[in-house]
This record gives sequence, C-alpha cells and structure tokens, in this order.
Amino acid sequence: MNADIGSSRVSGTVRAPPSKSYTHRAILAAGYGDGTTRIERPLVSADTRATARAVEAFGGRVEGIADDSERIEVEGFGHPETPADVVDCANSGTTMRLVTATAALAEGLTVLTGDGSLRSRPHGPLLAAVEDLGGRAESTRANGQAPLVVGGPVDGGRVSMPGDVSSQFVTALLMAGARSEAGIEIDLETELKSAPYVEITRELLADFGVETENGGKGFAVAGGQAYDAGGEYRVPGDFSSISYLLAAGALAADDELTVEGARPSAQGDSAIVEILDRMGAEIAWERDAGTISIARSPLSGVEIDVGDTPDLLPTLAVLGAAADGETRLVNAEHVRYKETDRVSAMADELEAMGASVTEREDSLTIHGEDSALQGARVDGRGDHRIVMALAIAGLVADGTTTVAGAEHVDVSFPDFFAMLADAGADVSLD
Ligand SMILES: O=C(O)C1=C[C@@H](OP(=O)(O)O)[C@@H](O)[C@H](O)C1
Ligand SMILES: C=C(OP(=O)(O)O)C(=O)O
Repeated sequence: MNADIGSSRVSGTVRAPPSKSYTHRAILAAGYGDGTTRIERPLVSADTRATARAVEAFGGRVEGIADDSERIEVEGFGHPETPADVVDCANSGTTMRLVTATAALAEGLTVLTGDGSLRSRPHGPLLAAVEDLGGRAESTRANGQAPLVVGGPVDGGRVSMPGDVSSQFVTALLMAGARSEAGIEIDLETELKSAPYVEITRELLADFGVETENGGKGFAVAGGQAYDAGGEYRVPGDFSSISYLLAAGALAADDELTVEGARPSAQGDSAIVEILDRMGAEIAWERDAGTISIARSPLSGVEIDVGDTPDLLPTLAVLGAAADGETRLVNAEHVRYKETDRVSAMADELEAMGASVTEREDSLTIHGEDSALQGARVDGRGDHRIVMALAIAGLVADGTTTVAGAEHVDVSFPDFFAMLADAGADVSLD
C-alpha cells in the first residue's frame, strides 16, 4: 500500500497509542504467572500479537486481542510447555529475543522463525548465553540468525555477553531468570546500548512482584520468583510513537498540536521532548496530566547521542532535514540492526527527497542548510519507523510524497495514518 502525503498542516488533540515495549513485556510477564492478568489499554499490533501467539504456544491463553481491545486477559502458562508447532515471531525482534529465553526453560525444543527482516537480525550473543547456561540454542544456518532451535531446561547461572548488539538479550534473560531455579547473573563485556529498555523491563517486573538488580556492569535476577501483578496491569503511552506526532507538530502545526497519553515512565524515548526543546521548539509537557503541547517552530540543528534511544533516529533525521544548520546523530551503529539498516535507509530516502546527508558507520549527519525537502516516491523499506518518519517529512516537502509500504505501520502504530488525517494532514492511502 502507498501513502500519498501532501504538504499540509495539523492541529488539535491526538492520543498516543499504548507502548509496544510495555505491552510485549506485560503479555509475557502475565504468561510467566500462574493466574489471570487483565492488561488495560494494551497496544494491539502485529508485533504484540506475535508475543501473544508465543504465550499461547507455551500453554497460556490470551483473550480479547482484537484491533479495538481496550483490555486483554492473559492466563499464564507458569512453566512453559514445549510448543506443538513452530512459533512465528513475524517482524518482531522483541518477541524473538524474549521468547528465546522462555524456550530455554522448557524441556523440549522450540523452533522460532519470522519474516525475512527478522531472519536477518542478530541473535548470536543470546544463543551463546543460553548454551553457556546449559541449554541448547542454535541458528539453523549457523549464522546467529533465525530460524532458531532452542531448548532446556536451563536452571540458571552466570553468563557474560556483549552489551552493544541488543538490550533485548538482557531483558530476555531477566524475565526468564526469575522463573529459573537458581536465577541468572549477566555480566556485560561492553557498554550497554539501548539501556533504558532494560529499565522498562525492571520497572514492569517490579509491578509483577519480580525483583532484579542493576550492578553497574551487569544485571541479576534471583530464581524461583512468582509473577503476579495483582490481577491487573495498565500500559502507558508509547514515546517512540509520540515522537512522530511531536515532529508533525514542530514542523506542521497550524497553531498547536496536543498529544495526550504521555505520562512519565522508564521510556528513554521520552528524551524526544528535551531534544525538541534543545532544537528550539516551543514545547510544554504537563507530566501529571500526561499532555504535551507543541507549536510549529523554527528548529536549529544539534548533536544527539542515540545510544539510549535508537528508535528515535528516523524521527530525528527528519527533524534535522527541516532544521537550520547541522544535526549530528551519533553513537548509532546499533540502529543498523533493526527491521532494516535505519541509518542507511534514512540517509538514502532523505537524499531522494532533496536532503544533504553524510553517513558514517556509527553516525548520520543531516545538513539542514543544504536540504530543501521535495515530494518524491520513497521506500518505507518494510519498516514501520521508516514509513512514519518519511510520512512526517512529506508534511513539509514541496509537492506530494509517496511512501511505499504504508501498511507496515501495523507493527507499532496501526492508527498512524488515520490519526494524521484526523489532525488535518493531507493523506491518502491506495
Ligand atoms: O526491548 C524493547 O522493547 C526494545 C529495545 C530496543 O532494541 P535493542 O535493545 O535491540 O536496541 C528497541 O530498538 C526496540 O524497538 C524495542
Ligand atoms: C526495533 C524495533 O522493534 P523490534 O526489535 O521488536 O523488532 C522497533 O520497534 O523499532
């Protein structure tokens, strides 16, 4: 499906979709429990449906996961049973990583696969950790990529792994480690990238009564812990998704755009508020009310370290292309290991729209002063974040921008185009 976006303005109030990261974790944490947990305001999207499928494959039940669900109910599997079939993680890295560690607790073997994008992403350090803990974890092609074959049962122990490939490996081991006999200690050999995502995990686990430790150079979780959220868990709004809405406001608000559902949480991507402020946007965050208001503002280029916030890179690249001066996105190498290589994808697609960029292995610089965005046909690369970022660029490009692969927003923000259109943007899908 293509999205055609004309140069246009947005205004009014929009509501942030629920957090993908918290929803994945809540569904799986409820799965590790023994009773029933009601998850209020979950994100229902292609990725979170993949985690729900996995929980069912391990013997849990997920009820009411329809597109308009205000709540879903998860009956836990407690101890995972061996799935009766291959588990399809679709496009979701979070599902594949988190569920690999679940599979390591089961007696038999679990086969995990996904779409072409997911089957090209790295899982090697997590597979090595499961093997070090006494489990079995193999990539069928021996290249660290899915399909994966994983089995246990692992009782726990101590492992060492790099921190610069994916924080999801740490999340996976912490979540499963609580249900192992002896617990898991994780030593990190290199600096942890995407660190706030482990804090999201720790915050959610605490809400499910599971204790974890952050020892500075590593993490630990005691074994034999019970997952219990007291029957109910409420998902906060998603700051990665909010970044597109705020970017739309900063670049194209008629008067002002207000985003609701933006309460503080452990999400590193809430840094988008401070970054926009630093770029010169007129922005105000009422934390208690969970609302952010932003006015259309002239922006200046800044340097941003995306080590903690990889998912913001596509949004920030677009803001940089519309800003005055140079925007340097640094510490970005891990952003290449996502649904697509997002550093290279944003460099190429923004260039196709008339931006001037310099791509390096671990950085992307956008020369705003030499960039005049023009409508063009661009490729969303089958990646929800590239599609959404390019659509926002389309709001301020001269003429019409056609983004191919618009349907991929289904991964994290199914209502994205409807919400933009409701806010007044000139959007059509065909
Ligand atoms: O744990 C999570 O929910 C996520 C962690 C991050 O991945 P990495 O830790 O692989 O960088 C992030 O990019 C992804 O969108 C969601
Ligand atoms: C990288 C992402 O998710 P995942 O790793 O779950 O595929 C994302 O949502 O940008």
